Amino acid sequence: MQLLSTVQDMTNEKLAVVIRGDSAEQAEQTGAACYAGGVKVLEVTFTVDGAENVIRRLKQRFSDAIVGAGTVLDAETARIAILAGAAFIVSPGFDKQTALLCNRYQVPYLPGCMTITEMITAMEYGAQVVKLFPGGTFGPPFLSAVKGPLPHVNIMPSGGITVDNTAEWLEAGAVMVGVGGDMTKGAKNGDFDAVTAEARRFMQAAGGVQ
Ligand SMILES: O=C(O)C(=O)C[C@H](O)[C@H](O)COP(=O)(O)O
Repeated sequence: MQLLSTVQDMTNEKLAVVIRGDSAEQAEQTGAACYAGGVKVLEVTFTVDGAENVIRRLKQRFSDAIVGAGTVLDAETARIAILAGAAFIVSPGFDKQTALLCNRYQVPYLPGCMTITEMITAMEYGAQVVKLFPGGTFGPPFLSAVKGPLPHVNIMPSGGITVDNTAEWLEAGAVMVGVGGDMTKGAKNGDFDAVTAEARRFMQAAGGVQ
């Protein structure tokens, strides 16, 4: 039940951080700073050169973290991520070949979806959680409205999530949120303590919602 238990562990955490960075080293430091602030779900994006090594390193350093891959555009990249130990795969759009590959290895695939049809197709291809991307463009009322006809769809909004709207998204029915820049912006100036402080604020915002 590896796939289902990973999904359960992720949604229990309510929040994933989306890690970008100018280098593998910066991405690793960003992930470590978020972990220090209480974030357990770490999504290392494949816009980072050497992302697979960052996944390996973060897994070695933080054995109770759930480390996965983001910005995975194709099955080839998904396989590289899975071989590096990625616990989950996230993409900005929905790709059928990636879905099939992830199912083959029983690794959860969270594809980006913007329409009801994409969400239904993603579910038909086995997605337990779909990513509403870019979430901020749609907003929490869109998510609530989708859950009218599709009460069984599990949605993780990502893109434009802030510490101030995190609780609102969860109250609207999001199973978890994906957070990038608003948590990690300090990393650009090397201020990883600021990243840890933001991570703490986010986890408080997410933890306040049952
Ligand atoms: O490419 C993927 O797989 C992603 O997960 C994209 C992320 O959702 C955003 O990059 C996060 O966006 P911000 O929180 O606005 O910085």
